Amino acid sequence: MSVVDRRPIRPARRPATLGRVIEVRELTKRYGATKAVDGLSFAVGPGCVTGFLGPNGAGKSTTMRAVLGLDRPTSGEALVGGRRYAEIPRPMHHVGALLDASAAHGGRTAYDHLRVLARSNGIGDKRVVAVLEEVGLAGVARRRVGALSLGMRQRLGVAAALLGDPGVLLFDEPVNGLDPEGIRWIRRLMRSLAAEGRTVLVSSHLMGEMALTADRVVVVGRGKLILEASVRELSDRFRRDVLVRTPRPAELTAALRAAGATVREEAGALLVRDLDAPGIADLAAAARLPVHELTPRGASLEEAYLELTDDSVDHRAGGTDR
Ligand SMILES: Nc1ncnc2c1ncn2[C@@H]1O[C@H](COP(=O)(O)OP(=O)(O)OP(=O)(O)O)[C@@H](O)[C@H]1O
Repeated sequence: MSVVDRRPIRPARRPATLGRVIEVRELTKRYGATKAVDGLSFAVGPGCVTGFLGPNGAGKSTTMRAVLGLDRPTSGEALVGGRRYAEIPRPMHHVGALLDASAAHGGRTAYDHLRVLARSNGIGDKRVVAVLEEVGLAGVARRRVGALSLGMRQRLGVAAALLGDPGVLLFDEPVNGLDPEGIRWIRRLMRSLAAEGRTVLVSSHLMGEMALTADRVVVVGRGKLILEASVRELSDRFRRDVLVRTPRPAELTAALRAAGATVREEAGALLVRDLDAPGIADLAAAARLPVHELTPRGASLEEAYLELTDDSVDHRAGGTDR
């Protein structure tokens, strides 16, 4: 028996996580004749890693720069916790970002670089020491930024992003230039930041990288949204066909076709589309036809991504590295 809940409906309370949501609304950014971002809308929530995927030139960096108030939208808006970046007091406490690792002043030491950033946001030196420790740079804190390897500079960029202990983190192609150990480190870091309930948006042009790191993906091409989905949904959506093995292929083929399925024979198996595995099993059972194998086959995530973005690859931008 179902019990009707007659308690009065309370007005929805503002969820505590709202301050951590990134919202991009109808964002358009033009550079002269180029529309880098074209009416893009999506939202990114806390507690998971969201991959921001698209071929080179798709508008990912421009979107992230708009979220960070570094690029002024031509129209639309990009908000964090309902506010534009410029409206957030002491923004490093709310939003941290790793954009271009080469942006740090080469003549300063790693420690001084972070201290200057920290002071601008009222953050003390203790925190500088703590983040240097956290990213594994404590041993080179007194080295000039210019003398650091690319991987170390990337870690320094992450340290800067973490300085204010922000709830929202944006990483633009963070694995670029990292060695395998560095890549594993940054993947683990992003996952643990998300597990702490933070909002993590990370851009990449590699689906394979995102499959290992992200829970959700926002896929863009030519400045427009192509798809917003969980990684799971993405692989489900690209389920291709069902592989069926039977000792009586001709009869099963006829029965499947009569039920509206598309059937192709390949290497002694039937490849069936337009009917799912339970449907095929039921149909074979009803026709008393034995089935020895029934395997739903999906496209790999990489294939799914390439299919999704195929029309969006900007060959002029050299975005053909696949
Ligand atoms: N400052 C700028 N001036 C002129 N054009 C720009 C500028 N910034 C970006 N663009 C153009 O806007 C488009 C989107 O670039 P953006 O860097 O945002 O893409 P992306 O998805 O981050 O690609 P990538 O992975 O190559 O960085 C590209 O065609 C790029 O050439």
